[in-house]
Amino acid sequence: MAPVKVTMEVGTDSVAVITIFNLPVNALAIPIIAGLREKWTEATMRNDVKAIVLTGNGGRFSGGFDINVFQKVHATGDTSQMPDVSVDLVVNTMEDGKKPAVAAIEGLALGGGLELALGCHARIAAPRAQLGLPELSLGVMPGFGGTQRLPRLIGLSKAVELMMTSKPIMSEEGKKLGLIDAIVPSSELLKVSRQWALDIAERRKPWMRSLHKTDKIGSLSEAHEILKVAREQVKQIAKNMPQHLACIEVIEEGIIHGGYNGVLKEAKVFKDLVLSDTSKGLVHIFFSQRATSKVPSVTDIGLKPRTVKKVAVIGGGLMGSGIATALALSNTIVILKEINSEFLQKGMKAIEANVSGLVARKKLPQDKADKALSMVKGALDYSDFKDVDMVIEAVIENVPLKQKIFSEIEKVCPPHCILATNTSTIDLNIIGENTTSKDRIIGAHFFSPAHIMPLLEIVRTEKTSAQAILDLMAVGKAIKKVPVVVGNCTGFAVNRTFFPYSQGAHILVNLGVDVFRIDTQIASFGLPMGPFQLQDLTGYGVAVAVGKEFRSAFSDRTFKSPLIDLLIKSGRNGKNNGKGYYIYEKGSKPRPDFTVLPIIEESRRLANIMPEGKPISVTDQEIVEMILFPVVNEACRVLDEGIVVRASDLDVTSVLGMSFPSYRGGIVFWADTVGAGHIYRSLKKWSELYGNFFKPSRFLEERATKGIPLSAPSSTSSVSRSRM
Ligand SMILES: C[C@H](O)CC(=O)SCCNC(=O)CCNC(=O)[C@H](O)C(C)(C)COP(=O)(O)OP(=O)(O)OC[C@H]1O[C@@H](n2cnc3c(N)ncnc32)[C@H](O)[C@@H]1OP(=O)(O)O
Repeated sequence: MAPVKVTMEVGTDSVAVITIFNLPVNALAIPIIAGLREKWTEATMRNDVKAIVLTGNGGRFSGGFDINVFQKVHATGDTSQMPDVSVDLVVNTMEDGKKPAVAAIEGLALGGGLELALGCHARIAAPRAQLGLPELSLGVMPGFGGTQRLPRLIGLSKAVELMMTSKPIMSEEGKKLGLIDAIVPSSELLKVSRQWALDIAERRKPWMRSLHKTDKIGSLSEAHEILKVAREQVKQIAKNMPQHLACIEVIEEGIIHGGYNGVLKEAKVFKDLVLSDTSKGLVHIFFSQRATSKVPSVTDIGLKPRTVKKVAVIGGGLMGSGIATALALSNTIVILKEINSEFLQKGMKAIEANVSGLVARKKLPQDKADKALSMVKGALDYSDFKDVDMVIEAVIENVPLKQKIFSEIEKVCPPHCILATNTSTIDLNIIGENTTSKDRIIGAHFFSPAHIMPLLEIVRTEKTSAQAILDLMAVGKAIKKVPVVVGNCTGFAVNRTFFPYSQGAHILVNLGVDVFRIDTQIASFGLPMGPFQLQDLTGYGVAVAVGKEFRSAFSDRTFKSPLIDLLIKSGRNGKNNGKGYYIYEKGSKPRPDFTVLPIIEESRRLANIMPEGKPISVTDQEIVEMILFPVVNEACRVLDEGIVVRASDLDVTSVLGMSFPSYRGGIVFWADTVGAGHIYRSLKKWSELYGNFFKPSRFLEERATKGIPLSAPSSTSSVSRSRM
């Protein structure tokens, strides 16, 4: 294991270089903080030290406070495990210490890492170093004085923006803003920083303590105005989360009562936030997302991912063009194949539109957009397939068509080529039935729009080789997705777990609950929109096709709502034609369309599931639970069948694929906070009242009865029961 330590070397120039060693990101673990305090004190006391340079080992300054400590605090509820860094180390020892200090920043300085740098008297950075305070994304806020020093260095407005969005900036922008004093090549970083530190010691450069600065803060009334606007924005971007408003309050404290008082308040509120449910959920998601890159018998058997330079995408529709865009943006050569020139042109145009959309939203510079477009070549036959490393089939969900394509590509592609399908529901064994290359067949399930949505569900069968899985994981990471490896079943992990979401909503409507009330409750729980608005967005065709698949695979627990057919018959097609449950008009938010109510009445009459023909009465909380507990129930079956490697993989897929609120930690984590017992008892009651759709699964029943969390690993080996 790489050493975790802080070293100090004093040069002949009388500069002490203090270096953090804690690979891979030099996180500020408890021993590192103790080491920093010790070395700093030693440097301060030594007569042969005139100045200090703080840096990180291995090309990265520091990724911030050790997030593992938050996890320990969450498990124990004991915040005393967190040392007093803010006042004791950053204010007293570093900033107000007797020797000037310069931070030499390479790679990244995030969170507590950047805050240490802010406590130094100058900051020198290498080009393209990432600087940021992302603490709010972990449910906490900067806790080593960042809420006070950043506004004093770069101005309140920009500092608030950086903290509220948790987004990093590059050192070049940091220089313009006043956060960085100079940018120098990596090879010069230490040399320049040492000299800078000496220059401060010898008063050739200013000895600047950022907590004492006032020139960038502006007047009190300006500050109030900026913070008022921020509070308004936060209501939109951070629903149900406490940390954003708490952070603004702490910033305000410093503006009104001075930086030091701000630091004191920050330390106190920080400890409250660490214990919040929001922080527990977000920290869980942070580690769960990283855990997805560890797949037993794939990533731990010494295999290396092979280079994938050229990929063919078959089908230029919505999914195919999105996938091609994602690949091209990461400099992969893409062959887009269609069956005729009209479809091919449409596909190429869609890629152009995807790329120019990113340019218009300032997410991509024009030169990178041009480069991406130059990576894509259209094709009407297989002649360009002879040297591709991977094919991703993205045609319509039609079994004979997919089977035909797989037989053909097996013949025309080189033997190492991975044969992937973007199917969202069809069993991979059926797709590859007529091939002899079953070890190369794999699912690459993207989510629409594929060039934007972050999740890549990688589906393996029992025959898929570890090498093919590893290669696709590497491709996924290269195109900036989070790849999650799952097993083969109808709907795979994501769509399967969430099919009861819209089913539950339809049952509720047919039981007499108002459609708009359902959407409002689900949106206030934290999903971006309710199930009916989502159905309007994805189109009713998708709902019909997907519903059919699930009804045939899970006939014991599916419900055929008459509503969608009635909507289609009445000429509604959701957002597509501007008419669904909501009215869609350019430039305005969707408005409930009350003319849909008679259609819903008709659906209720046909479904005939209301007890004694009367609408049921439910609380707002019951609405949320009657929709989400069946999702938890299906997640239990997915866990029981070993479709995912670990329960937290479902947390990640629910957040990234289904927009389940990350601050609730994902579907299984949330279920455990609610309690398996309550979920089981509720489902049991509803199944007796409203039928099998709600019937608790064996796994849920067992966990609830024995009091075991749903996320706890199974005692029986999941691999033996796995369908992977
Ligand atoms: C008091 C203070 O104000 C509070 C704080 O500082 S809170 C912490 C603030 N810092 C952050 O939020 C940064 C979190 N880290 C990241 O965003 C990213 O890891 C990164 C941009 C630093 C690096 O990304 P990348 O190169 O893709 O590597 P990534 O896979 O994410 O991380 C590598 C390993 O470092 C770990 N790691 C990263 N940052 C960490 C941190 N701050 N603490 C502990 N571990 C950390 C990851 O868990 C991962 O471990 P693993 O290999 O065992 O899974």
